[in-house]
Amino acid sequence: MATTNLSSPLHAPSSLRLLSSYSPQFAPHLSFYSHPKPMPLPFPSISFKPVRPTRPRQLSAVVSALGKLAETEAVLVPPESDEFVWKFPSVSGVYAVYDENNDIQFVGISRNISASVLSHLKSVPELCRAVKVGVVDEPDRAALTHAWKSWMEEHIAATGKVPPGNESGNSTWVRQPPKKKSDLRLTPGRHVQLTVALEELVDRLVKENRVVAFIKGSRSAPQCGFSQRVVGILESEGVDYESIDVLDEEYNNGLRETLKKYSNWPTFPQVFVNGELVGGCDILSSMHEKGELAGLFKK
Ligand SMILES: N[C@@H](CCC(=O)N[C@@H](CS)C(=O)NCC(=O)O)C(=O)O
Ligand code: FES
Repeated sequence: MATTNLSSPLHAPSSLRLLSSYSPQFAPHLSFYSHPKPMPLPFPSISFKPVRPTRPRQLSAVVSALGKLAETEAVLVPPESDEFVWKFPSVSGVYAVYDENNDIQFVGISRNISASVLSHLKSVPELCRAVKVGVVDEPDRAALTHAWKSWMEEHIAATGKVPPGNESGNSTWVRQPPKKKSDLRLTPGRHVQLTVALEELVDRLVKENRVVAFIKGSRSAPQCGFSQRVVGILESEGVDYESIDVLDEEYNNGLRETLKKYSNWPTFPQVFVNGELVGGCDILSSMHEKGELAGLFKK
């Protein structure tokens, strides 16, 4: 009889090996290989209340405490999202989304399942026909992860497959944070002898880029509250802007003093639009509060 060495992922049964290709966004630290059978759940905070399997039925508040995936009732997702929120309370736990063919597409965890399902409904309505929900009481991260893992294991044990939405690299169901732009640099570095005056480089920079914010620190980690405020305003206005760190002595050496002379403005941050200085923190804040920035950035 063939034996299976469960101590190594390489020798794990194929159904368990499949877990290595799921998208572990919620449980990256967990090893699945030492537990070939669904594990007993050691978390007292997870309550079990198995629900009889039934055919998906029209939505009503069918929210069960976490039980087995197969025994949890599927709830049809109506197109009317308001109705969905109204009937489906905002609960924390694990949820599984099924498509038209009753094939499972994604298993997720959420602290607000109705909000998560609504966002899936918006982004991939064609894949969202029914949802199963298992509530986790006292939903700390470990309990949620454990609930998710138990449904994943059960599904894999039954079908030998990872839900397509949980395969690694599938970004359909999990919103990726937008990538932040990197800061501009005025020069290639201190060691390079410049053949153009720094002032000339500043002039080109603000004329070649529509919106430029000269700040202290980087856009992802401003080093001063004034710069942080301006970055926050630009981000909240959804502006596509360039940033440049006046404290960066390696790539922007001399910029701090040169810019003060160039703009005739003694402090930072400084925001330029179409080559013209608009102002610093106070001016930007006031324009933001009066709703004057949207028009300016559109020009
Ligand atoms: N009222 C100013 C506040 C900014 C400010 O006072 N900046 C100071 C401290 S970060 C500054 O840049 N000083 C000149 C320097 O550090 O070179 C504004 O509206 O931007
Ligand atoms: S660096 Fe101190 S107030 Fe800006």
